[in-house]
Amino acid sequence: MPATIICIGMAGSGKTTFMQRLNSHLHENNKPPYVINLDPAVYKIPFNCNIDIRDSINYKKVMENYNLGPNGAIVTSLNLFSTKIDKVLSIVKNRSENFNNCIIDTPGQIECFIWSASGSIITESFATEFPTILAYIIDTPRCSNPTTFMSNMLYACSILYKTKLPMIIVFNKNDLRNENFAKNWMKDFESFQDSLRDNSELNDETSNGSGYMASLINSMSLMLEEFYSTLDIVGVSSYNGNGFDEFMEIVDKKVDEYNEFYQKERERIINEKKEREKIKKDNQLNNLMKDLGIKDKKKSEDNNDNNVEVISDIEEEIENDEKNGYEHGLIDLESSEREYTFPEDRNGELRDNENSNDVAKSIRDRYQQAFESNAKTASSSVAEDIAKYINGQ
Ligand SMILES: Nc1nc2c(ncn2[C@@H]2O[C@H](COP(=O)(O)OP(=O)(O)OP(=O)(O)O)[C@@H](O)[C@H]2O)c(=O)[nH]1
Repeated sequence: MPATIICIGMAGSGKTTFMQRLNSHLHENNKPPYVINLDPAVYKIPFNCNIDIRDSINYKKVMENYNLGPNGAIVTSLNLFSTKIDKVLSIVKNRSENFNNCIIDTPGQIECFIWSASGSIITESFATEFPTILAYIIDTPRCSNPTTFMSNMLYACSILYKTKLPMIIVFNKNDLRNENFAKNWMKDFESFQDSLRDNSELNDETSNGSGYMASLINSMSLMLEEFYSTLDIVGVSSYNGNGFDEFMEIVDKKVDEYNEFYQKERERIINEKKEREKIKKDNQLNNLMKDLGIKDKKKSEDNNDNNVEVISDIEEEIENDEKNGYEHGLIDLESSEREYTFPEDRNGELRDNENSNDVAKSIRDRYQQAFESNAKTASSSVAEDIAKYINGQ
């Protein structure tokens, strides 16, 4: 299956330029990708698209018709587009034999895509069909400020845990500033703390944060250590094409990771969700049946099989008996009298011949025993008479 690469990043980080360079890099290597643009507000894109959100949604009309501002219109355009995601996926699937990678550009306002329902639907849909990787694009020169770096990392962290998809951190624009300083900060938090201490903006007397900001960022750097370990980092320049071979190598590695770990984890989460929904539905159905006064047939059958009576069952029986106009205690007495005391029915007839002969024989035996034991002590003719009578003589 072709790998899908979704490019995300803060406004102006260079997503569109990165897409353009990646597209031409893959073409150069005779592996032309399938290209999708999901930014409805972009005026012009510098690469050819296979699917473009602007073909089906007119961003300006959305603003006018729904009386929305620029960001609201982006979210609404994505919402409208996500209603047709099944068609988009079937088109991509039909073409999937012709390409190794599907690359997707997203709107500049990262929150419009990542934190919107439609963004989740689109990402989830691709992730269920194809191995999907997030490329988080960072503007390297701007990141040399520890505060901006930390904001970017926190954003990347929250996206990773929200989407549960493999992520590559792409330090873009490394023709302007090499990414090694950021790599060091991520490997060794002490070097980050040193940079924090040296940062005059955060620590001088006139700083608005008066040291609070620095200590907050300091604690966050410790917290994010574990998160850094799950990431792959690469420095690129969309301007001169530097680092794109390494980027594609990391993509291959991440696809393996996706197939080995993320896909299983995703399936587990989806199955758990389905199971929870099933239990919820069953409970709702049971409650509905109770409300309608219909006894759960399966439950009562199970109870009969196991012979387990629970208080609710007894209460239910009493309730039913009372409804039929009987007193619970009376019915019990009657049934025990019929079952165990006499072999005859109420009208005096024996139930069947075999049973009646057995019972009569056992009564005779008991009288015989009683007679013999009494005869030893009492030799009266009355006892003898009784014995004769019993023996039918
Ligand atoms: N020097 C240099 N400039 C770059 C690089 N990548 C992008 N730029 C510049 O950064 C600016 C923003 O790039 P875009 O590709 O429009 O960024 P974007 O993230 O798509 O922007 P939005 O989608 O509008 O948020 C442009 O002026 C680009 O020329 C790079 O690798 N090196």
